[in-house]
Amino acid sequence: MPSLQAVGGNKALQAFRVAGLSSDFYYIPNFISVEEEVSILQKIPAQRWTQLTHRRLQAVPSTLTKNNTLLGAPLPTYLFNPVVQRFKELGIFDETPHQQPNHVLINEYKPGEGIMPHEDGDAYAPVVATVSLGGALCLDIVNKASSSGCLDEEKDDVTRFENGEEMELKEELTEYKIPTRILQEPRSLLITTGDAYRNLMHGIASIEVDVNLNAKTIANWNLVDDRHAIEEAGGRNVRETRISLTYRDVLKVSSAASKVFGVLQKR
Ligand SMILES: O=C(O)CCC(=O)C(=O)O
Ligand SMILES: [Fe+2]
Repeated sequence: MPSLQAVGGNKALQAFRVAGLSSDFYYIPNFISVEEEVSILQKIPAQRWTQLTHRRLQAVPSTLTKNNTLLGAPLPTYLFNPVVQRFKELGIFDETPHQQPNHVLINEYKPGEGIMPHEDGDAYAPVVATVSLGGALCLDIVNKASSSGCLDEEKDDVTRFENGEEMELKEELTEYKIPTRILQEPRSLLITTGDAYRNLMHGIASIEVDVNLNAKTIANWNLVDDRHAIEEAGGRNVRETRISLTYRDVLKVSSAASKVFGVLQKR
């Protein structure tokens, strides 16, 4: 049983654990409201994007230095309220060095864009909290050894005999083999921590439609708010532009004050 220590001791989170995976993912649908989503989207500065090959990116308050140090500065209010306040209520960053995020990477993916499978590395405490805005998409979860985000064959229907009768196991007992996928809906929060942070990689396929979305292929299916709409759409999610806010706690922080102090010490 994975411990909740890494994301604080708050039992409320237990209900949102992606139970079909042994790794530490938590998925909270509707973590923010539609109004909050609109408000955040309006406040992301239009002139600060860096265009990459398959997405565009902003690092807030700034990119890390070459030796993974953050020049500490407060997060802008639109990224702090209400999101970081809610993290505090849930104790998400209680066990990280600064007890709250000090860095946010904002990624934007248009339909057909994505990010190669990767790990987030040791510049950060092993807790990433991702708020999704705009469209939904699948996060591919792959083993470090595996270089592709493709899905394995699904596990056969799990059945067992009870009182002499064959019974289908309940949804929450379904186990998902890695690689698998986590569906990230707009306004949701995904927490990646513990083993999921350290031992797995994540990526987003550069496709325009996520297909074959159902209880067997999506590890957080029973937590997905809009699963009935997806079923009605034949298990398809047509991508729209999605923006993700990935909140992290950078381990090494230098302050302007400590820089001045460093200079003074050298004299
Ligand atoms: O957009 C996402 O959900 C993932 C982004 C990501 O993996 C990263 O910025 O390191
Ligand atoms: Fe990442």
